[in-house]
Amino acid sequence: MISFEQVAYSYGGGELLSDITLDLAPGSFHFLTGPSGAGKTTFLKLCYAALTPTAGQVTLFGQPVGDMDRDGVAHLRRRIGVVHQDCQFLDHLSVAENVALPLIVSGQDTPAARQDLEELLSWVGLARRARALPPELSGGERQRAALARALIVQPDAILADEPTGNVDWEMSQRLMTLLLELNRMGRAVMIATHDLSLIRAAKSQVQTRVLRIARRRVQLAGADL
Ligand SMILES: Nc1ncnc2c1ncn2[C@@H]1O[C@H](COP(=O)(O)OP(=O)(O)OP(=O)(O)O)[C@@H](O)[C@H]1O
Repeated sequence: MISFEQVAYSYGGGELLSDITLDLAPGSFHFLTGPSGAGKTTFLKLCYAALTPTAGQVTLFGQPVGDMDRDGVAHLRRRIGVVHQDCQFLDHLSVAENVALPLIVSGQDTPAARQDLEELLSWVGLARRARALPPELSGGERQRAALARALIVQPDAILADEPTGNVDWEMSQRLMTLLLELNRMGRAVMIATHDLSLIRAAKSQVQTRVLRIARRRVQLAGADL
């Protein structure tokens, strides 16, 4: 579904990521870990074609990103939901309007999709906060709204960048429960996190691969986690 072949990336200085070859299968569950600044966010951006590799090839859903024009890339990116680290919202729009934005942008704003929006807000526990403005939300509510916004276009894969970064343990478990449930429904999930306790807790519930960025490479972490 997302394949890397000898991928490297540099922001202009030395190489940040080198020689990455891996395959993220449909329905798989991955964690991505590594020290701050190792390149986790950069790796995720390569996964959803927000960045183009400086060497090698990324293939999304069987199509090499390098061979596609901007429209083609934009079309494929809709199949990947992203929960960004800073989960930015438009503060003058309500939670429901923010979550619905990807529908409007992608021309999928139909009555059926609006019905899905209500169900989705209930599923993430935000039905009662639908009319709130983003600045009124708690950290955990923001993260769940960001997850709902990533899911509204029904992507095949979810990439979440430190989704539990600003929330307490109970809320991080609640978010993990949602991500595990998504995975059980068939979505591929990848979570970038520093939080090894989160990974250990999830490992008892799902078959997961843990990727670790070390010395510019993305490697499969051992059983020591
Ligand atoms: N747009 C950019 N231009 C230049 N350098 C960048 C850019 N974005 C990130 N970097 C640098 O690339 C390195 C990796 O950043 P990245 O955000 O991918 O790491 P990370 O592992 O996600 O870090 P953290 O865990 O702190 O979020 C850092 O040194 C960062 O300063």
